[in-house]
Amino acid sequence: MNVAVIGTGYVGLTTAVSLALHGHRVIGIDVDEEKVKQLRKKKSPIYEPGLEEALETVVEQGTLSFGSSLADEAAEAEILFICVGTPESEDGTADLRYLFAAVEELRLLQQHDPRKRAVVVKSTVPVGTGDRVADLLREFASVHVVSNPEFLREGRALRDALNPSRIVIGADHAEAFALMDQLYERLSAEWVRTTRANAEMIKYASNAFLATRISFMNELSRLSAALGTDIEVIARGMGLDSRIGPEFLRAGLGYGGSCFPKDTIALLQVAKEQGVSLGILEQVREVNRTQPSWYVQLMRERLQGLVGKRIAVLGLSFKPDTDDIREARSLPVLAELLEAGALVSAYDPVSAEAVARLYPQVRYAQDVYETLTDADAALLVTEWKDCVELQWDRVKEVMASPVLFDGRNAWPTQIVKRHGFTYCGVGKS
Ligand SMILES: NC(=O)C1=CN([C@@H]2O[C@H](COP(=O)(O)OP(=O)(O)OC[C@H]3O[C@@H](n4cnc5c(N)ncnc54)[C@H](O)[C@@H]3O)[C@@H](O)[C@H]2O)C=CC1
Ligand SMILES: O=C(O)[C@H]1O[C@H](OP(=O)(O)OP(=O)(O)OC[C@H]2O[C@@H](n3ccc(=O)[nH]c3=O)[C@H](O)[C@@H]2O)[C@H](O)[C@@H](O)[C@@H]1O
Repeated sequence: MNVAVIGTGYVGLTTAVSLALHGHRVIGIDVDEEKVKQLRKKKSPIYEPGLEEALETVVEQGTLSFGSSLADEAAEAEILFICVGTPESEDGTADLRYLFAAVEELRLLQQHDPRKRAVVVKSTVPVGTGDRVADLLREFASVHVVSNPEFLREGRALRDALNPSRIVIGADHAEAFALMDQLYERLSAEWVRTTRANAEMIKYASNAFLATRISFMNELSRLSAALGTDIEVIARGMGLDSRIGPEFLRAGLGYGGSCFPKDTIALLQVAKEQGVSLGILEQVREVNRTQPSWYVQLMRERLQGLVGKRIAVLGLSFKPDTDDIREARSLPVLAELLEAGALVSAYDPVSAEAVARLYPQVRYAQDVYETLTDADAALLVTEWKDCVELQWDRVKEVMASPVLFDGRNAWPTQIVKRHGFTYCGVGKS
């Protein structure tokens, strides 16, 4: 099928590459000319293991191309995905200006070149947005509007796009469902065929629930630290219950990224507009907001003050295998440490430059061991492989004092203790 993907960020690019790998002819359209230039040279603007190689393959085989004008370059497309950003606006609601700008371009395209088309909203949008888009395009009887939320995770976005947990399609016409069936015929996953509004709500509810699991465990980790129990063992014991399941029970410094923070606040704002209180979700955000300061306070107590202490921070992106630092927990952690008077060095394999623009006071090192040299304590913020799998003898040798704060409960507790380190995890010691 002929497909256009509007917006080639994380979601748009992986959608485009995965559809091209499945043999569709795809064009990625982006208003960012620089991004388009890079993409045409087969350079991925985002870091993710394996993504650039896949991009190269589909561009070279001619199934994926890029452009900046929908009207001039994507007129052939019968399915047009909207994958533009829907960031948090000042009042917490989802900012839909990019989405409606894209819809306006689609309207103009349809006016100049009327054809049977499906407009598929993949961006995360508040309930009712798909119906608003349908209203805006109502004059074109041959255009279907579909809601098809995306559930991929950064760092493994292409793998998730090729092996989705489920395919959720919201539409109001059999022809629209049939088109999506044809488009995704090579994917094997459970389907949910429903209304646009239900599809939109499934996306927000899923992210809110995952965030809730994390904050629940983080709040419990504070109690676990007070009681001297081990939150990791507790999570394992809980996760073996098939009604609970093992995933998203990892306590740590909280969730970051471009989605949980903005989607939870957007859902709260929607609820507020409806006069409905979502108290649990309010608390989820509050626990996430306070988790870094709770942990830095613990460090302060353990180190008997942070003034003048050399702290080596390992990992800065919001999670491993991505260069994304949006809402990364490293940011409040660095702020708290600097505010407390610590001397901070930091390392991240791909995100140091972006963080350095925000925190120039921090000394950024080229590798983990350089960061750890002369440190009074190390703090793991993001569990990159090269921040977790360390030569412990060497770590002990270079540090001024063998003290480890494991903000992601990812270091091998028994091994580091055997090497003589003082260890403090999140909700475990
Ligand atoms: N990042 C993620 O892991 C996931 C994101 N989502 C949702 O998908 C949507 C997109 O997210 P990201 O890919 O992270 O966003 P992003 O901000 O990385 O990329 C959006 C892209 O759209 C482009 N753009 C904006 N207006 C345009 C227009 N009128 N025409 C063409 N291009 C335009 C921008 O230049 C940018 O390259 C959001 O609603 C997000 O909530 C959903 C699931 C996962
Ligand atoms: O809507 C979105 O954009 C996406 O948001 C998340 O994906 P992502 O933000 O890429 O990353 P996750 O792997 O979910 O991690 C989010 C944050 O939670 C933290 N986390 C995750 C799991 C856990 O057990 N504990 C925990 O603290 C991670 O460190 C990270 O900071 C969801 O997992 C995706 O399904 C969804 O499509």
